[in-house]
Amino acid sequence: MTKKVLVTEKLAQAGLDRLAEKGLQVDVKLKMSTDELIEAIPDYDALVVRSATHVTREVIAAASKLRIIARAGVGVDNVDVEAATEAGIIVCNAPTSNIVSAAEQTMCLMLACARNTAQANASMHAGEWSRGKFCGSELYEKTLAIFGLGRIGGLVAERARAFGMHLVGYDPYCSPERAEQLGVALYDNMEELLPLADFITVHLPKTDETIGMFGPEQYAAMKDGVILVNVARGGIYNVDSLADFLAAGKIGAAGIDVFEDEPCTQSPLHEFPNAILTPHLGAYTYEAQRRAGVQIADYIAAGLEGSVVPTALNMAPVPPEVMDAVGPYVPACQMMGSMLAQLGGEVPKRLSLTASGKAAPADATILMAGTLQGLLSYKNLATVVTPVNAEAVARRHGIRVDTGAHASAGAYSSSVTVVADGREIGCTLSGEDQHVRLISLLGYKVDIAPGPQALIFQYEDRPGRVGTIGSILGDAGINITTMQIVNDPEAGQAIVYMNIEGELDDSVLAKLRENLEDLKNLWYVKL
Ligand SMILES: NC(=O)C1=CN([C@@H]2O[C@H](COP(=O)(O)OP(=O)(O)OC[C@H]3O[C@@H](n4cnc5c(N)ncnc54)[C@H](O)[C@@H]3O)[C@@H](O)[C@H]2O)C=CC1
Ligand SMILES: O=C(O)CCC(=O)C(=O)O
Repeated sequence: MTKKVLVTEKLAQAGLDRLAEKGLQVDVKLKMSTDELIEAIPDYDALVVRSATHVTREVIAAASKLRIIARAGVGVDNVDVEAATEAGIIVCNAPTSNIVSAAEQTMCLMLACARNTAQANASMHAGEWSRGKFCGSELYEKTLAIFGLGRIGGLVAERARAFGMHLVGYDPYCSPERAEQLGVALYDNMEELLPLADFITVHLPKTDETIGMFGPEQYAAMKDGVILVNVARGGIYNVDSLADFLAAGKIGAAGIDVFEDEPCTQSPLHEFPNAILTPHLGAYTYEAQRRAGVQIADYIAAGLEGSVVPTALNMAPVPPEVMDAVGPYVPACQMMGSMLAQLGGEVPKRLSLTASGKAAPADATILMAGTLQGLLSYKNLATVVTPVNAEAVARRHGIRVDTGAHASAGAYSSSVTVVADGREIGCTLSGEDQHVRLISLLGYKVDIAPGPQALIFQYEDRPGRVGTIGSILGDAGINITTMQIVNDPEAGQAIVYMNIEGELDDSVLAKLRENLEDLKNLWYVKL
C-alpha cells in the first residue's frame, strides 16, 4: 500500500517532488491546529514539519501508523522526542541544510545593527535624506562573543574572522582544539566574557539551560553599547529586560530573528527602531529550503523502508559502509520475523540473531528491529517497531533478545540467521538485485527464493507424498511455482517448501492434513 506523508509547513517544491519520486503520497496541509493534526495523523506514515508545528505527546499518541517525523531544518524543540522514542518513531532533521543561511543572517543582522541599515532605509522611504543620526561602527577589530560553537557558531566565527573581528566564545561542550581551529578564545564561564564583547551572538539549542541564559544580570555586565544578535531560538535572551536595557542605551542595538511565541506581531522590542526584527528568516533562503526539502525526503524514504536514517536523533548513528552491508538485510529480517511468527505458536521467549560474513560488522539493532517488526506485526502486537524502540518493545513482550556475529558465512559472502525458541531460519542475499534466498529452515539446509505464499510440510519421509500433495492442490486450482524437498535420512524426516499461487482455504489445508499420514507439521505461510 502506498505510504502517506503529511507535510504541515511549507516545503520546497524540490522536496515535495522528491517524496513523490520515492512513490509516496504527499498531502500538504498548512496551518493545522493541534486538534486538526491529532485528527489527521492516524492516517499517515510520515510527518514533515518545520518550526511552527507542535508535535506533542498527544499528537504522537494519536499517530498509530507514524514511523518517522522529519524536521526540515535544525532545531527539534517543537517535537516531543522522548514521546516519539517511546512510540518507536524516528525523529530526524536536516542539520546541515540551513546552517550557511543562518550564519549569513547572523552577519546580516550584525551589520544592519552596526550600520543602522533598517532605520536609514525607513528614513529614506519617508522621503528624508538624513545622515547625521545614522553614523555606524565597523566590525573590524571589534570583539565578537559567540555562545555555542557548533555548526552555525563555527560558520559565524569563520565569517567574522574575515571581517577582522577578535573572537571569544563560550561553549562548555566545545573542545579546545575546535575553538583553536576556529580562532576563538574559549572561556569557561560567561561572566568573564560578557564585559569583553562589542557584539554577542548566540547559536544555542533551546534547552532548560539556555532559556533565559541572558537576563538583567548578564545585560548589566556587558559593555556599554553592545550589539546583541539572536538567530537561534526565542527566549535565550530575556526580551522584557532586553527592552529595558535598550531603552537605557546600555544595549546599543539588537538583531532578533526568533521569538518565544511565533508568529510574533507584538513584543516589548517592537517599539525600538534599533531592535532589528526579522520573522524567523534565518533558514529562509531558496538554497536552504531546497536542501532541507530534498534531504528530509531521502531520510523519510529510508525510514519508511526500514533503513537507517543518517540524521536520526533518537538512535545511534550507523556509518554508511555498515549501512551498505546490512541495509538490504532489513526487509529480509522482517520476512524472517513474520515467518517465525507463522511457524511458532506463542510469542517466543527468546530471539537470537547472528549476522555472518560481510553482514557481521552490522549494527545488529537494525536487523533485530526488522525481525521484531515482522514477528510482532504478524501477531498484531505492535505495528511500529524500529531500531528506536526495538529493545523496549521486546522487553515489553517478554522476549529476551541477543545478537552475535560470525566472521565467515561459509559458502556465502554474508548471511543472517534468526532463532526463535529453537526454530531457526537463515537467509542470504543473492545477485545484483540482492534477492532474499532462504538457506536454512528448521535445521534443514535449503536454497529457495520465498514467494508471497508458501506451504511448508514436515513429515516422515516416504515415497508418494509429493504426488498426493500435488493432486490435492491441483484439484483446488492451486499452482505450485517452486518446490524444494530436503530430507534428513538419519531422522527419517523430510521438509518440503512450496511457493504457491491461488486462493488456498481451510478446506484444502484440512484435506492435506487428512491425506498425509505421519504429517508432523503443515504451515501455510503468507509473506
Ligand atoms: N533562525 C533560524 O532560522 C535557525 C535557527 N537555528 C537554531 O540554531 C541552533 C544552533 O544550530 P547548530 O549550530 O546547527 O547546532 P549545533 O548543535 O551544531 O550547535 C549548538 C552548540 O551549542 C552548544 N551548547 C549547548 N548547550 C549550551 C550551553 N548551555 N551553553 C553553551 N553552549 C551550549 C553545543 O555544545 C553546540 O556546540 C539550533 O538549535 C536552532 O535552534 C538553526 C537553523 C536556522
Ligand atoms: O524551517 C525554518 O525556516 C526554521 C529553521 C530553524 O529554525 C531551524 O532549522 O532550526
